Amino acid sequence: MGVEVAVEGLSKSFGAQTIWSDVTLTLPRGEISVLLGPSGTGKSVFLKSLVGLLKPEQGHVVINGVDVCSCSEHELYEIRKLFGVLFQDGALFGSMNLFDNIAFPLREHTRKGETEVRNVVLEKMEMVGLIGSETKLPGEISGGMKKRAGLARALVLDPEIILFDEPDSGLDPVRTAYLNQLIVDLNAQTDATFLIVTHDINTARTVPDNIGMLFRRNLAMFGPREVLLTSTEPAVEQFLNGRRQGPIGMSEEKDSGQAAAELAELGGDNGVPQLIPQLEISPGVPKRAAVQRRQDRVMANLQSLNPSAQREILNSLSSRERHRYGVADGAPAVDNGVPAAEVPAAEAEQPTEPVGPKPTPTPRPRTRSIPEQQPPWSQDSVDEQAPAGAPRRRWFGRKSNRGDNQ
Ligand SMILES: Nc1ncnc2c1ncn2[C@@H]1O[C@H](COP(=O)(O)OP(=O)(O)OP(=O)(O)O)[C@@H](O)[C@H]1O
Repeated sequence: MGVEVAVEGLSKSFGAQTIWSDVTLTLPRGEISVLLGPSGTGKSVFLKSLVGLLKPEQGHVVINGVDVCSCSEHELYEIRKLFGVLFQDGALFGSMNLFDNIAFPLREHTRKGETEVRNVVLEKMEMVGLIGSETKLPGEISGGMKKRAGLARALVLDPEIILFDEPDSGLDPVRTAYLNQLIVDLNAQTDATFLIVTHDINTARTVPDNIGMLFRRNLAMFGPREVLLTSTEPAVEQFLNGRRQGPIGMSEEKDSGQAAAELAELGGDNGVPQLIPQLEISPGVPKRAAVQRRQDRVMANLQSLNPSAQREILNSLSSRERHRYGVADGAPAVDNGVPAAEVPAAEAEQPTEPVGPKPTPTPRPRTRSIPEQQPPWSQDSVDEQAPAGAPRRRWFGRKSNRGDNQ
């Protein structure tokens, strides 16, 4: 069972160089989140800050009630046990075979005997499809196999949070597709909280439940995948389209005049690509428990999202789901052929958490509480389950309100 990671007002600098400031977001437990951003925007620094390898100057990273930024060494040691990390190159020891590489954390950090170590290692090797390669050395295997070996090693201590630093770097598109499927399947099997740093647009479009983007030393956005994937924010659009025109330059941000001129050249056709469905789990893999939790959360906070995201979310609901959330028939929806009225009560899925008490009204274009042009991060969304007087929890990150966002 994964745990939530709550990041609040986090700022990190190296000397005079501000990497990012005032980053606020929540990685919901058991969900898959992706962090995007141009090179050098501090994605790896962010991952290292979550595990306490780097110390931000301001802010908090709260996991199981412990603030990683200010806790004692002992508490940090305990918190780190919750993490599994897949480094870019797998970070395997070149002189050890795969079995010993994967067994390493068990031998270092547990008192398990060799029989138990063997059982755990083989179980994880099977999960990532490496059975039969136990005696191979890292130098004898492909990049994709190295990633999978690194992933097996990240899994051996049954982490509740798994961080992936560019899992797709150096892989061809087919291997990347296999790895992405493996990530989704592993999430279903472990229900751990996943955070993936990637530059791969296809990964960002198909794998996560939530997406965030670092830009200009801030968290530009963080929220359900539908929010970023329908965003018309120039930097987000440019990044997700992988094109030159826009505010992101070769090695630094362009000035606003140049970016505007380039966007004008596109003639207004900024081409927000169609939102494609998220990857399904492989046949035989247990359902992802996070899917229902996420849907409950997103539906409870629907009105805080931008209209395009709301439309996409409502469109993706099956008849049964519309019935579950009390979405009016007039709202757009994809019909799965089962009219809501015919769904027997006993068949309807039980919520994993209580669903918000108020039914979600059908959004009507241009009469919603959020004006079309108002970005979603300007709305502090509230956890529906929070009792009155409890601290407000920001499920969706927001852009810093400070300065000129440079
Ligand atoms: N330990 C450090 N000391 C000083 N500067 C650092 C340190 N670690 C990272 N940086 C700087 O922080 C900035 C962000 O680096 P980081 O590797 O996090 O970027 P990134 O977004 O992950 O980039 P990429 O996508 O290219 O991997 C860079 O300018 C880097 O030089």
